[in-house]
Amino acid sequence: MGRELCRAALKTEGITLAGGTVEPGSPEVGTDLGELCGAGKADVVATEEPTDDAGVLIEFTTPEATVGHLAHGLPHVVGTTGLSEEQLANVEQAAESVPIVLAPNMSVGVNLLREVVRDLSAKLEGYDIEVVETHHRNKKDAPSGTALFLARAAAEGRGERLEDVAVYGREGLSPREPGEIGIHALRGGAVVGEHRLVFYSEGEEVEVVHRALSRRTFADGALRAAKFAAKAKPGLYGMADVLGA
Ligand SMILES: NC(=O)C1=CN([C@@H]2O[C@H](COP(=O)(O)OP(=O)(O)OC[C@H]3O[C@@H](n4cnc5c(N)ncnc54)[C@H](OP(=O)(O)O)[C@@H]3O)[C@@H](O)[C@H]2O)C=CC1
Ligand SMILES: O=C(O)C1=N[C@H](C(=O)O)C[C@H](O)C1
Repeated sequence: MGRELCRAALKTEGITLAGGTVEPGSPEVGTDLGELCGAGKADVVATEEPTDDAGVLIEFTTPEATVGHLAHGLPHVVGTTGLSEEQLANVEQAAESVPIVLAPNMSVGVNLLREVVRDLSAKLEGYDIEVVETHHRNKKDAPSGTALFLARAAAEGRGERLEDVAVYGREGLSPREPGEIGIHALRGGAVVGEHRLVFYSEGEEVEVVHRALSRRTFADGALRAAKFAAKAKPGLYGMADVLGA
C-alpha cells in the first residue's frame, strides 16, 4: 500500500508527498520514494520514522508501527488492520488531541455497503448470516478488518454485539446456532479484496458482494481522508464522516 499511496499522492492535486517510512533497518532507508514506487525521482526519501513536517500521516503499516507513530502527534489516517483492543484504545486516546480517521477499508463502496448490511440484517429477521472474505496470499491478519466491520454492522442491525454472536471458521461437530454470524477467511494468489455477506433462509439466499479491483481505490480513499483530517478538529472519525455518508 505504501507504494500505491506514493504513486497516487504524486499524481493528486492538492497533495504534496512529504515523506514515507520503511521498516527500521530496511535496505530501502534513504531511497528516493518516487523511484521506490516506480514513478520516477521525487526528491523525497524513505525514512525509518515519519517526518514531523507533514500535515497528515497516512498509515498502512503494522499494528505495532501504527501505535508507535501516534507519538508524533500528527493528524492521522489509519488504514492498518488487525489492531488489538489495547492498540485501538491507544488510537482512541490519541484522538483526544489530534484528528484521526480510522477505517479498515478506504473504498467508497464498502463504506456505503455498511448501511445496506445493517438494514438487510434488521429486515431479514431470523436469516442465517455468513461473511466470507478473500485476499492475496501475503495478507497477514485474518479475518480482514473489513469483514469485522461489515459483520459488526450486521450484528448491530439485530441489536447484538458482534463479540456475542461471531463464530470464526467452522470445524468439528457442532451445528449452526440461531443468531450466529459466521466469518471465514480465504487466502490466495493476488486477490485485491473481496467481501461477501450471505443471508440464508430455508427458501432464499440474499448475497451482497464488494470486490476491490485495484489497490488504487484504497489509496484514493486515504488521500480523501487526509484532506478531511487536515481540517478536522481533534476526534476519532470514520470514512462515513469523510464521505458525508
Ligand atoms: N484500510 C484500507 O483500505 C486498507 C488497509 N490495508 C491494511 O494496511 C496494512 C498494510 O498492508 P500492506 O501494505 O498490504 O502490507 P505490507 O506488509 O506489504 O506493508 C507494510 C508496510 O509497513 C512498513 N513497516 C513495517 N513496520 C514498520 C515500522 N516499524 N516503521 C515504519 N514502517 C514499517 C513496511 O516497510 P518495508 O517496506 O520496509 O517492509 C511495509 O512497507 C495491513 O494492515 C492491511 O490490512 C491494506 C489495504 C487497504
Ligand atoms: O490487506 C489487504 O490487502 C486489505 N486489507 C483491508 C482489510 O483488512 O479489510 C482492506 C482491504 O480489503 C485490503
